Amino acid sequence: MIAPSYNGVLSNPRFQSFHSKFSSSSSEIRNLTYVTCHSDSNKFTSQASLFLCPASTNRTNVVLRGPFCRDRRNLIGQASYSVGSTTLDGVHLETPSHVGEEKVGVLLLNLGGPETLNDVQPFLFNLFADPDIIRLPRLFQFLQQPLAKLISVLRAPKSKEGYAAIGGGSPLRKITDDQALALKKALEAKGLSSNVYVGMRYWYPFTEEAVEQIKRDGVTRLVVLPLYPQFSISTTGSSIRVLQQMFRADEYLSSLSVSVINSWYQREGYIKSMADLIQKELTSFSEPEEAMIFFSAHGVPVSYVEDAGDPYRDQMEECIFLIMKALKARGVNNEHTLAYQSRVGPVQWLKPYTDKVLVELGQKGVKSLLAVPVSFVSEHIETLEEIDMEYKELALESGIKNWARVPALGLTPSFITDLADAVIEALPSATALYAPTSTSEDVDHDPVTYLIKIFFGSILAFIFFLSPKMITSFKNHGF
Ligand SMILES: C=CC1=C(C)c2cc3[nH]c(cc4nc(cc5[nH]c(cc1n2)c(C)c5CCC(=O)O)C(CCC(=O)O)=C4C)c(C)c3C=C
Ligand SMILES: [Fe+2]
Repeated sequence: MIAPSYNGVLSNPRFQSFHSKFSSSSSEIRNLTYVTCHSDSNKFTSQASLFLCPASTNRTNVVLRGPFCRDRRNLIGQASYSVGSTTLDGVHLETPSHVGEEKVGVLLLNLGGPETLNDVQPFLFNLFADPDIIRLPRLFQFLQQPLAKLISVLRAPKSKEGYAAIGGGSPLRKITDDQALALKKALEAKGLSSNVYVGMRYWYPFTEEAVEQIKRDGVTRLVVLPLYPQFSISTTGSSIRVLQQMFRADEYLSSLSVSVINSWYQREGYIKSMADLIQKELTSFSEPEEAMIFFSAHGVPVSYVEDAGDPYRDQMEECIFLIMKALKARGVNNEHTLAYQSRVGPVQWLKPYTDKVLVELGQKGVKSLLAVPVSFVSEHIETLEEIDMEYKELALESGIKNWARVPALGLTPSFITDLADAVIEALPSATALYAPTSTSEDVDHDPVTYLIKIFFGSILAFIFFLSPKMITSFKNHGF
């Protein structure tokens, strides 16, 4: 992997401020407004980053990757919300000066996953074709697609084994749809009618489809809620970049009022829900206080954090600190540790690695271990296969006798209620989403240039990436 340099949105909750590193011109930056939104009810609350629309919006063609047009709906329910000067749970909803009726939309962003084994390779292609996943220097960006093709083909057999082991596909779509429905109901219970949409980054229903539906429905206020508690360039950052591109290119979208919740790991409701699940699962051990709480987070390449300024590791550490603090307040004083899983490719990822730590803990004589997936709120391949099968086997082989795993939050009522609160808190300050013009995904519209680049790119890719070390790495870790 080549070190990324991130041009996108970052937020740092420690300083309660919003940072940006847009590669846009100074005039665009002058038109940009950032606001951080905090609720009074919680010292550490979700952050809503707000983008102000420039007076004139650049019009470019939106390039959609992959087959986006399958007829699979991503809309959960339909409703409209009439805004007067309304107070919901103490939150004041401003009345826009120009409309009597608002249509509120909530867009849930997620990664997506292959629904069948045949979907695995094209899903992997979409993932590796993302410039926020494989970040190439500008000169080499024409290699992105051939490289994605190569890596996805090499990685597919290993991935397919994993998906086959969990029933032949990812459960992510079903779970996310269920979460969307539950969130819609929770919002209704709080007096807010809304449409809740699901937009996946790499598989159906794609974010682009969800946005098209939002347009068709005439949504006037949109809250964007990534289902990743912590912000990473590779997850929330990538999805927001796609949204920025779409919003920049569309007159309707560029004037839509939008709040983006960048991260929400610090919300009281989320922390409490995680602490509840951990406390409950500890009771499955015969000696609960002996069990080590083993937080396993999805990793990212070190270069994201150290070179590109990804706040992911800081947010993860703070998140673990807050969960442990909540547990201690309840008298749960178990030891804990944090490690990073799901390494892909030959570069260094965040350490310590989950597999290495498990072996070390076994050697040190730890006998009971409670695994806690912490970077994701749904069951998926990395909980069901990697943790429940691979890591469990490794732990038992390493001498750990008692193993349990905390389920992902899924539809946990306190969690869904908290997401609803986060949406309501983010709503009043919505304004139009603005995107910079220059992004890493600029494409060639001239087919001849494109074909020449693909041709030479493929040759270069073969030379650079088909060394024996790379091939082994692709097969074991992806790229
Ligand atoms: C916070 C969560 C995630 C981060 C950060 C993340 C970064 C990241 N992932 C890859 C490569 C792969 N991820 C894959 C699946 C996958 N990733 C996440 C979450 C995060 N990824 C989820 C929830 C899933 C599973 C979806 C599902 O189908 O259930 C895969 C495919 C599976 C496999 O082959 O292992 C790959 C590959 C990179 C390179 C990366 C950061 C740069
Ligand atoms: Fe991943």
